[in-house]
Amino acid sequence: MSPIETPDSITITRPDDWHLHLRDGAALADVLPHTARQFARAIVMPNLKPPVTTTAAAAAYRERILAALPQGMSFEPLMTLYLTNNTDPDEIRRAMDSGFIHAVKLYPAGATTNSDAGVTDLRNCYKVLEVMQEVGMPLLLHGEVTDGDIDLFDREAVFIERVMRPLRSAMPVLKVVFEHITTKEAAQYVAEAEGPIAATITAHHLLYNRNEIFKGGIRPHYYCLPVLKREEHRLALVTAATSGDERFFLGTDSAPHAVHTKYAACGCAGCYTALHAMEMYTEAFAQAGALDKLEAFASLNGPAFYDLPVNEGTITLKRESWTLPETLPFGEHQLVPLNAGETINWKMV
Ligand SMILES: NC(=O)N[C@@H](CC(=O)O)C(=O)O
Ligand SMILES: [Zn+2]
Ligand SMILES: [Zn+2]
Repeated sequence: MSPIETPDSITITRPDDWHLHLRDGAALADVLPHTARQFARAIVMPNLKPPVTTTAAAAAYRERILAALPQGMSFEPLMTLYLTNNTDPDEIRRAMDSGFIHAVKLYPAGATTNSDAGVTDLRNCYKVLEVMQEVGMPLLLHGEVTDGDIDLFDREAVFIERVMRPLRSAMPVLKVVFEHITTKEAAQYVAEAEGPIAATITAHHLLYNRNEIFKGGIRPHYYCLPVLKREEHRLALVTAATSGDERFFLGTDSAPHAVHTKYAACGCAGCYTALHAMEMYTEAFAQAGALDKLEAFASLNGPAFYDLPVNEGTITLKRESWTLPETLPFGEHQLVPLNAGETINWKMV
């Protein structure tokens, strides 16, 4: 068999990141330019400490993001609210009326970074979800159960049965995004389910399987949640992302953590990919011989789901080797990007 031929350059409509962690304060100012260079807009996750639970808090966070944007860069933060057991249904109406809040995020309590304020039982939130369904506010789900008796690698598949199916049969018109899917079960569920549903897929879950975490020793920069899975799951994600199915779109889940919190006895979950996300996605699509499907995944399917216009302008990626920095500034600390010190094959120009 001859190797798959791919062009040396690709130009697509300016993309968006439909799942991003920007953090706050000085750290925000350090990471934001990386995303703004690659993406026109991003769905900004609300898992700050304390979480962004009100329209007023989201408005203030949005102002801090815009104030941190370097002169001459254009970027639109698409804000989200963090759903809690106590979210007031009226808050959803306020959020919808704001025009700058585009979704509400559900973190099962204890599932991931800063999810302590998350929902303990979705039945606590049915009034809120009914209002979301009525006004057309999307619900974004970190789709893992947190029960200690469920194997870490099975938490997403079990979530589909225990949470996703009951939720969607109770709220069939609610717009749902199954965030950062990592399994063939999730890809299949999203491809086949009825009603308004979509999924984001990260670049690292398209490129790597769980072996990457343990190559030659424990490699904390490859530890994220949901954790990387077996090769068969990675292949199912690549098939979904490159299928042209509108339900699958780009969400980096770029999640910066200061290096000392990664190199720790109980290290934080999250991969930092904002610096080179489009290069990573391009590599994954090129490996699959599907560069012609990259634009739909990165630039068209997300806006269609969120009822937003497609961006103007284009970006170009060239086949050109460059080496990622070992560290990046991160407020008072340092940050290690995924693939630090490694050479990658594509470069955004
Ligand atoms: N993905 C991660 O591993 N971490 C995210 C949280 C999340 O998206 O679950 C973070 O905020 O650090
Ligand atoms: Zn998550
Ligand atoms: Zn995330």
